This record gives sequence, C-alpha cells and structure tokens, in this order.
Amino acid sequence: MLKVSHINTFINRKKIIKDVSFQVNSGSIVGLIGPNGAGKTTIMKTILGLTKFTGNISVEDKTVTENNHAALTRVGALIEHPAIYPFLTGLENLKLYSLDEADMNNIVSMLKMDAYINTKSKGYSMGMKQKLGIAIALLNKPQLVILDEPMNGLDIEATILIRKIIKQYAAQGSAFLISSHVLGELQKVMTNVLLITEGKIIVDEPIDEFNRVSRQQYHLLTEDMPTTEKLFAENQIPVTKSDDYLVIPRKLSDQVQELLYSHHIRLVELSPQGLNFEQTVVSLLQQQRRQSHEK
Ligand SMILES: Nc1ncnc2c1ncn2[C@@H]1O[C@H](COP(=O)(O)OP(=O)(O)OP(=O)(O)O)[C@@H](O)[C@H]1O
Repeated sequence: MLKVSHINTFINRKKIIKDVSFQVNSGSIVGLIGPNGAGKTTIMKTILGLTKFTGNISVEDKTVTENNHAALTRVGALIEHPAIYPFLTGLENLKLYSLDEADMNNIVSMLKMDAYINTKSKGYSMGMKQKLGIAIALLNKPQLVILDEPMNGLDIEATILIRKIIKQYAAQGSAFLISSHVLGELQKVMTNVLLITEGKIIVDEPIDEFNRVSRQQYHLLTEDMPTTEKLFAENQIPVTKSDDYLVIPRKLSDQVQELLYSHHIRLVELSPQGLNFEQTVVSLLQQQRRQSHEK
C-alpha cells in the first residue's frame, strides 16, 4: 500500500529524516512514536509531498514526488492543525472535499457531529475542530489515512469513538499511519510499531512481536550496584535503570552472571521482567542514545 524507501528529508538544508524505509499495508494501523523533535510530523509531511526529499515514496505503486501528488488522491490526512475555513459551517467545510454525499453524512453521524455541523466552525471548540479534521481525513473511503496526534483535545468519549472508527475503517481495508504521544492510546489500536528517534527508525515490528521481545528482559540487583554499573559500562553491557534495579536483555544474562562472579560481586536478584509498553519504549530510546554517544 504505502512504501517508503530510503528517504532523506531536508529542512533548510539540514537532514531531518535519515535513510528511513518502511511499509504500511492495507488494513494495518501503524503507530509512529518517538520523542519530541524525532521527525514524526516531518515523515508524514514528506509522504504527502510537502517537503524536499530524496528516496522513493509510493502509494499503490504510484510514486509521490514534491511536484506530483496524483498518487495521493485516495489518501486522507490530518497534520498539525486541521485546515478549516472558519466562516464556513462544518458541513460546508466537508463539502469542499467530499465526492459522495451519503459517505459524508454517514461520517458526520458516525462522529456524532450532527448537533453543530450546520453552525460556523469559527465557534467550534478545539475538540470539535479536531473531530472535523478527522472527518475530512476519512472522507471518500481513503486507502491510506495519515493522522498526526489525532486524539489531541478530544474528550474520553470522543477518543473511544475515534478508536472504534479507526478499527472499523482498517477492517474494511484502509491503512493508517498515526502518531501520538499518548502511548497507551496508540497501544489500544495499533497493529505495528514504528519507533523513531533523531530522524531514524529504530523499531519496525508488529505489536505482538514488540510485546514478546519486550518481555525478554531481566531485573538485576547486586550487593554493590555502583560497582556493577561501572563494570557493565566498561564491558559495554547495555542496561537501563528501573527504580533500584538494572534492566538487562535476557540474552546477556549468562554473560552478566559470569562477569559478576569473576569480579566477586554477589548477585541478590536476577528475575524475568515484563516491561510495559511505555517502559520498553523508554528503555529502547535510552539504549539508542547511549549507542549514538559512543560513536
Ligand atoms: N519548518 C522547520 N524549520 C526548521 N526546522 C524544522 C522545521 N520543521 C521541523 N524542524 C525540525 O525537524 C525536527 C523534527 O521535527 P518534527 O516536527 O518532525 O518532530 P516530531 O517528532 O513531530 O516532534 P513533536 O513530537 O514535538 O511534534 C526537529 O528538530 C525540528 O526542529
């Protein structure tokens, strides 16, 4: 569906996105997550042909370029603030983009916007504008929907509703690329995780695989934690801290035990640990930062 191959994106001659490749398949919901300034919005803008880039982007095998947006006719998007004309009503805004009135009316009622859709959008609250932006992105049965922070400003009922609609559209074959800072929120809908930091993708996995691997961590406690930490740093053992413990990858548990034994540091606890999604993301970002400092 969407294929992104080796893209580099430049803003003011600075490379912001660095050799990024990934795919979004029909029916999948890909969560694009990463710290502030990682490049999430820039990737989305690049896919929409709104930035200068090198590499290749295609939607259903049609190539997107900065000057040719023909491949994007069946792509819906909400990036940053919704593009809404304030002196038009919600419905008039939708009509600017809609190709099918029945589809448009269905989206209005699905998103529960009937009560205000015929009033001028300048009077809308932030959440109402956000819903209108999502409605625009969902018009015309899109093959691909790109949503940057879609839950911004939405109350809990609207959030649950949007989540349900996203799943419904995906079940009918639409592909989604969604960024969010609310990891718990994305976790409830996404089928795949894309983790980006400093313009590079460091994880691209189905969510089940990501969750499986994230459980492969051990909590470690020794009788002398400062020396243990120093020893691990000297031996390039990647660790992260979690409360009083150190967290190590399972595959290194034998090596770690030997190292502690040979330095006469007594092991107090070494136990398998299921990190939650948020902890895993933080741990991966910490590891990545350490690796890029070592280079
Ligand atoms: N118009 C611009 N001019 C200069 N630098 C920019 C511009 N847009 C983005 N950048 C830079 O590109 C990098 C990536 O920004 P981007 O907005 O894509 O990050 P993000 O992951 O969406 O962040 P956030 O989570 O804070 O929204 C940042 O370092 C940012 O400073």
